[in-house]
Amino acid sequence: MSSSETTTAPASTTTKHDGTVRLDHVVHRYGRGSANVTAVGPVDLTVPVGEFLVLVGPSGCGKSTLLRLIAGFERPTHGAVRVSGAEPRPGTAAGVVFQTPRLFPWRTVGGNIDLALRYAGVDRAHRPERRARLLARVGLEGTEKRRTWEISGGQQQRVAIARALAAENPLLLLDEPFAALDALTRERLQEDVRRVAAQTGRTTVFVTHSADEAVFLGSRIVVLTKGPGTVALDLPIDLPRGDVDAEELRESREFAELRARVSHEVKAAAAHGHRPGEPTDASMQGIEERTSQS
Ligand SMILES: Nc1ncnc2c1ncn2[C@@H]1O[C@H](COP(=O)(O)OP(=O)(O)OP(=O)(O)O)[C@@H](O)[C@H]1O
Repeated sequence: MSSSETTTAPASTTTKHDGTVRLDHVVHRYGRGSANVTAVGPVDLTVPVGEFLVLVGPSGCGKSTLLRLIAGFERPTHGAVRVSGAEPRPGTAAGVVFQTPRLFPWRTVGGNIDLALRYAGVDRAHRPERRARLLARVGLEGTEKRRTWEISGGQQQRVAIARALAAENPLLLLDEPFAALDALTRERLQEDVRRVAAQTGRTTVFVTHSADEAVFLGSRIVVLTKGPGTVALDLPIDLPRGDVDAEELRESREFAELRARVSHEVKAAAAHGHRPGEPTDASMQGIEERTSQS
């Protein structure tokens, strides 16, 4: 893995780096000739400042590809991707968190954060204070000297989140960061990410397979059709944000209804390649039964 994928660096000084994302008629293909795969598109999407957008959709619909395009790791085959009004450059466009933490095992927890701070241009004298603040933000106070292999998988993923926050980049991209974790750890980290996003006001794009996770985290959910993914549903989530009782929120009727709706839409997208403009009201039928299954 290249260092550009593991750390973030200072924002561009030539554009106002506000973290907005804009995709104009984006199509992406991998390979050539008979091996050619259209992974995603066409997709048009704008993510304004401070929004928490969750991308959900069937396996292989192109969620990770969209994230990679926004991060600047790939360039679209057709169309344009803009982050803060400019073509995204890997390492500078966004802080990125992957499914696995991808920490440097020869460095301590603090050493991993320090490296990101160094890439972010933070001078050595200010790093200890910034490092302590970042670790506190993800609930890992006092772990600086621990080895990465001495802490749990959930704690490692917390370090990865702290590292992605190090550059204070206004855009954060997370690609199924909790998929490999047990249910309890996953819920705790969801609460951390929700809180951090609300506190920092960062624009966030988060990829998941889980309707439950999408509704808990998102201020907006986009469901993609089966591959090549296009937008099947673009749904604002009007649940309270900021300082909320997570358990109460998860147990609320509004939460259950939204979760059932998103779950149904993902299943419909997987089965039929649901297209924009198709009626979605049918998705509300049978909500009660599906809620318990999602
Ligand atoms: N580097 C690559 N080379 C060739 N094909 C690729 C590459 N990466 C992804 N693909 C293909 O592009 C399509 C979209 O893949 P992508 O990983 O973006 O989907 P996804 O929605 O994130 O999938 P999942 O939910 O299973 O992680 C798939 O058909 C996949 O096989």
